[in-house]
Order: sequence, then structure tokens, then C-alpha cells
Amino acid sequence: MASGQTPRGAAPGLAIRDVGVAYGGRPILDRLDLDLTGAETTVLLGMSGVGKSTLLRRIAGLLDGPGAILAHDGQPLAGRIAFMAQSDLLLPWLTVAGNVALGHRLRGAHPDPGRIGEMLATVGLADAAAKRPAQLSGGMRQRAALARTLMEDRPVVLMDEPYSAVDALTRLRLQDLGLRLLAGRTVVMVTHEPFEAIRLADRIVVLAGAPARPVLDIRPESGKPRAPDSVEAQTLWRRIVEALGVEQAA
Ligand SMILES: Nc1ncnc2c1ncn2[C@@H]1O[C@H](COP(=O)(O)OP(=O)(O)OP(=O)(O)O)[C@@H](O)[C@H]1O
Repeated sequence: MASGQTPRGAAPGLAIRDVGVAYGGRPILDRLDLDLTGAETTVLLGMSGVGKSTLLRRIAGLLDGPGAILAHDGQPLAGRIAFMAQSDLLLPWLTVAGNVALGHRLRGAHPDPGRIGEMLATVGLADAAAKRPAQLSGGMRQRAALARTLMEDRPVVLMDEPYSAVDALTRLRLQDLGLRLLAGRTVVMVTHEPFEAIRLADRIVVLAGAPARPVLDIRPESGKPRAPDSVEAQTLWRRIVEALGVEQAA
């Protein structure tokens, strides 16, 4: 098993306590409380602009505001969170291997070349180590970004639409890869796509309103990944769409 598949340290649950974020005086989040179970994948859904990325960035410590993000185990969260942003943010002047090792380099650490190779092989990019991001397809770039996230080997992984910029089949393959590689970690993932949430989530939270609040919080019963054509998936889809406030075709 590649080392990236085993998170360093147990994956803690997260306590989001009384959290607020405002931009220019406009509250996007206000006194939000939410508990996320450790080693589970929670998928956040909501209409564009509701505040999903804002919540993710607040959990990551990238935004200030009232309230606190705490770990259920009582230990500090610093150094235990990896963040995969909406765009892949690969640095064009670095090779794929260089991008995967970026976190280590930024901390002045020397990443083990064997581990970089192992991580690239795990995501199917062993032959692309020396290439630049511009030479990769969209799916390869997403896999490189996933490898970089996993190279950090953090027990908590925050992902903002990680599989959005690729075609449908590549998306399914990336989802399966993510499912395998992220098992055992506490994952919070943002998506626009209800069926992606249904396929991958242990728990689905739909945010709506201003400031944003959970308006639906459900746990699918069957195991992952879930096919979109099951009765359960169809029922979940209806509930999600209703919660999103989208008009359904009769
Ligand atoms: N840095 C910022 N400064 C001012 N307003 C911002 C900033 N970032 C986000 N916003 C606004 O805050 C609201 C929430 O943005 P956010 O990106 O969290 O939404 P989202 O639900 O992730 O949207 P999407 O699904 O389109 O990515 C939006 O109205 C957005 O325009």
C-alpha cells in the first residue's frame, strides 16, 4: 500500500462552533454550528454563492472571523489539514514531481523521492513526473493536484470541487481514485453536483440562505460508491434538489 493511503494519525472529527464570516459587512456565515464525524466524507452542496467555499476556507484557517474550528480529539488542528482548492493551482514552471513535492519544499523539507514516485504511480502519473502542467490533460492535472494533496498525508482533507474540470468518465475514475485514497480520512468536499454527493458521501449537508445554514443533513444508508439509478439514489436526489430550492420538472 502506498504510504499516501494511510493517514498519519487518527482522523479527528471537527467541531465548527459559532462560526461567522462576512465580506464587506455582508455575513455569509453567522453563528454556524456543525459537527463533522472523524474518518467520514461530508459533502457540502448548495446554490452557487451560498458560501460553501467560504466555509471550507474558514475550516482551513484561510479566513478570519468569529467562532472556532476545533478537533474532537482536543488536539490542535494545525498541521493536520490538507486543502485542495477549486482550481488545481499547479505551478506552471515546476514539473509534475516538483508540484507534488511543493508543500514539503515550501516548508524547507526534503521530500523523499521514493515517496513522490510512489504517489505519482498511485494516481497513474508515473510517466509524467518530468512533464510541466501545460503538457497534461485536465484529468491528469486533477490527478497531479490529488497527488499533491495526498503527499501532505494529513488526516483531514478539504476539497473544493476537486473533480469538476473533467469529462464525465474521467470524473467517475477520479472519484473512485479519491474514494480509495482518502479512505480513513476526515474529508469535507464541496460539489455542485448532487449525484457526485450521492455517489461519494457518508453524509450530505445542503446549505441555503443568507447567512448560510444547513437545510438538509442526511446519511445515505448503502455503502459507497452508490450507483445513480438505485431507488435510494433517486430519493436522495429529490430531497437534495428540493432543499436546494430548485424547481423540479413535473
Ligand atoms: N473575497 C471575497 N470578497 C468579497 N466577497 C466574496 C469573497 N469571496 C466570496 N465572496 C462572496 O461571498 C459569497 C459566497 O462565496 P463562496 O465562494 O463561498 O460561495 P460558493 O457557495 O462556494 O459558490 P460557488 O458554488 O459558485 O463556488 C458570494 O456571494 C461571493 O461573491
